Amino acid sequence: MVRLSRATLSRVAAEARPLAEPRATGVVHLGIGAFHRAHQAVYTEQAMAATGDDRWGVCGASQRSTAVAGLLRPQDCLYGVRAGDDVRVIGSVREVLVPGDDLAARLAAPQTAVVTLTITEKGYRRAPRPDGPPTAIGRLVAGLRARAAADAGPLTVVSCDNLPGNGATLAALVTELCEPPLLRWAEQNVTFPASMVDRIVPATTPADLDDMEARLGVRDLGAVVTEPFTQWVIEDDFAGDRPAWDRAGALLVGDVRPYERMKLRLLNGSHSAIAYLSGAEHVSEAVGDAAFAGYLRRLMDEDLSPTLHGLDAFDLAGYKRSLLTRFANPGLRHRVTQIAADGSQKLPQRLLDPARERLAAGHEPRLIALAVAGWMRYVTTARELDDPLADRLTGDPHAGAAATVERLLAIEEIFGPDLRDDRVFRDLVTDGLHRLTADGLAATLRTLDT
Ligand SMILES: NC(=O)c1ccc[n+]([C@@H]2O[C@H](COP(=O)([O-])OP(=O)(O)OC[C@H]3O[C@@H](n4cnc5c(N)ncnc54)[C@H](O)[C@@H]3O)[C@@H](O)[C@H]2O)c1
Ligand SMILES: O=P(O)(O)OC[C@@H](O)[C@@H](O)[C@H](O)[C@H](O)CO
Repeated sequence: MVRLSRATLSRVAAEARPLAEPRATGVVHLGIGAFHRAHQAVYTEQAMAATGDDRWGVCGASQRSTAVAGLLRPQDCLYGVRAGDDVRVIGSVREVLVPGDDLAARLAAPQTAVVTLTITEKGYRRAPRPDGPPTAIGRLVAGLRARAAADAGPLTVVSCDNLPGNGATLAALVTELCEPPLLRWAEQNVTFPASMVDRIVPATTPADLDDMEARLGVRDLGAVVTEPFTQWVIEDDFAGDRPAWDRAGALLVGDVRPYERMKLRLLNGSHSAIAYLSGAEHVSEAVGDAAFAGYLRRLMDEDLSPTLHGLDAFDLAGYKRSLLTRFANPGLRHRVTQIAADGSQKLPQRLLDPARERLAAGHEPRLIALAVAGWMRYVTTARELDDPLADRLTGDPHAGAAATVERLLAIEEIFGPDLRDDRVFRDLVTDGLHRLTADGLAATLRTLDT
């Protein structure tokens, strides 16, 4: 097996070569999973290619395991990204740190100007205890402390996770951990712009690796497979220098919120509905079912779109159609179990906030309520639940719908103090769960037409 590396790069088809050769690592990335490799790292590479500015290589850091370092280090951090038939070897990642490495030194280096993060929704749950195990945010704060001590200049920290107000959320968690002098320094030197990120990047499978080997001619254990679509909208609030991501197609705007709401609710909300209701193994199979695709259309049109504002000039109908086309992409083997994980961290922004807004406006969000009922059925019947609140979610799968809904709606961390006591919402979810359990999905979807 010949591995991808700088030494074997000449064997790779010319058009698949890296676009730029960074000389420095001006970006530090926390959480170097599949998404970063197919999204921000590609923007950074293309920004360097567009400007010839080679300062912007990425130093990626893993918080918890050495797995990604184990894949990428033997390949000189090169890896391929396949989007449809387009295959490109990405060279913007220069090094990968593992948990014991000195991340603080990288964050304190004067050449570092930007930090990006993809640490999943649960990475933002709450500020870590100062005496607890190191977390991504704890390590970020340790880096800020080292940077302040070194007087190494301004830093921009860009969250790229699927959370509303991700910049402000991160800033609040960081602030909780800063002592007063550090806080004063951070207020003058660090910004946390919000960003909306979009590109569907399923976890890489062994079949993807074989396919990539056939395309590249060398074995690439860091490969990622994604879709042609990519989008990055960033609040234009940088503390200092940055890669020319705008030259690579990123949109720098004053207010990310309209984009972020639209994406989190329409795309991610639909994704979660697919994960908990469809029973399919992959997203493309779920939307291949006409009745289920019809449900998704109505979910977006009737319950989610009315909660979106500030998109007047935007072709929302076209966006929704494009989502269904993207979901249907047969080349993306996007497993619904990947989306279903950590539902307690995802439901609030994807489905519960819009439900709340519809209820407040006097409407019955029964399409959202059905997806929430699907989640309740999922968490009570799943053999293994991948969720930080798993202990509180699992319960008697044979308890009746009303008891299950009552028990789960009482989890304030998910449903807030309000939804449990909202009679309309509770009745809608209970009815949905009862129908799903008694009649199954197909019959339940038919009743929505009446
Ligand atoms: N994959 C996508 O399609 C996609 C698209 C848009 C946004 N995102 C965002 O990127 C995130 C990561 O997606 P991915 O596909 O790279 O997943 P992945 O499983 O490949 O990587 C997850 C990364 O998060 C880190 N992580 C996990 N739990 C953590 C925790 N509690 N604290 C700190 N770090 C933690 C892991 O170490 C790993 O580096 C998603 O959760 C989402 O917020 C993903
Ligand atoms: O990545 P997560 O776990 O936040 O959510 C799963 C999917 O909904 C998500 O990854 C989408 O594929 C992505 O947000 C598309 O841009």
